[in-house]
Amino acid sequence: MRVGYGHQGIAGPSEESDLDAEQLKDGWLPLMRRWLEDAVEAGIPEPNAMTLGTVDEHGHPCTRTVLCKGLSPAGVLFFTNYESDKGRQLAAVPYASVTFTWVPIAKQITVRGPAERVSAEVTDEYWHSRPRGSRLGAWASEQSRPIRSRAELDAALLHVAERFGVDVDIPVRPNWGGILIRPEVVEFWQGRANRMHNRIRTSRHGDRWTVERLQP
Ligand SMILES: Cc1cc2nc3c(=O)[nH]c(=O)nc-3n(C[C@H](O)[C@H](O)[C@H](O)COP(=O)(O)O)c2cc1C
Ligand code: PXP
Repeated sequence: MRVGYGHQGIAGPSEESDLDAEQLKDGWLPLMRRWLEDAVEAGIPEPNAMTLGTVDEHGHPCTRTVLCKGLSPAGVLFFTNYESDKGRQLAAVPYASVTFTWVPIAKQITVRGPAERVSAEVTDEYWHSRPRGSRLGAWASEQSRPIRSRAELDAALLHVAERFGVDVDIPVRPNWGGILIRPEVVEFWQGRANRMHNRIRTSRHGDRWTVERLQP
């Protein structure tokens, strides 16, 4: 299938300068923050959405979208149910790959590295920033497990809402929390004409980082 990209798409011209290794002189984090801001400014919906790849017990890849909820020198943070498929997979094989895809600004970032659960304090702080409804939803859903009907799911939400009442703080659901991916490899991709895209990859070797350009 051929899709017409129009003049602004992946293959379209851009007034932006070419991505180069120099832009990574201060490491992956400042450039990643800048690109995330570019995505926000461009009005991309859910600019912090990223495709999370994990492997299952057969070594098969599994992907789904999660929201990035923190970027720091330590890594990339998201929150989920630790007993979901992804949670179990990461417990067994604690290594993840995440990709941010920002088609309207012709940019993509992939981060790979070991994944670990964050402290209860970090989870607690984020949990309490979530709307009450989302906190109740996290209690109501046995994420990734089958359920017979939508009606049963709605009943589960009503049940937890009644259980907690209106004035009570909703505590962190057990086995719900943050996962931090500690970057080992970060690749920045910038779309260019004729599929001659710019790709700059930075990789960690102990506490040293190398930067290299990859062919598109
Ligand atoms: C835009 C978007 C953002 C999402 N963010 C999250 C998230 O941050 N955490 C989460 O657990 N699920 C999130 N989901 C739902 C997941 O994609 C997925 O369906 C769910 O986590 C179950 O995945 P699993 O069965 O592979 O564990 C999001 C879905 C979309 C479309
Ligand atoms: N958990 C689930 C099931 C989600 O669908 C999402 C976002 O879609 C999140 C967590 C993370 O976002 P938030 O904490 O803002 O609800």
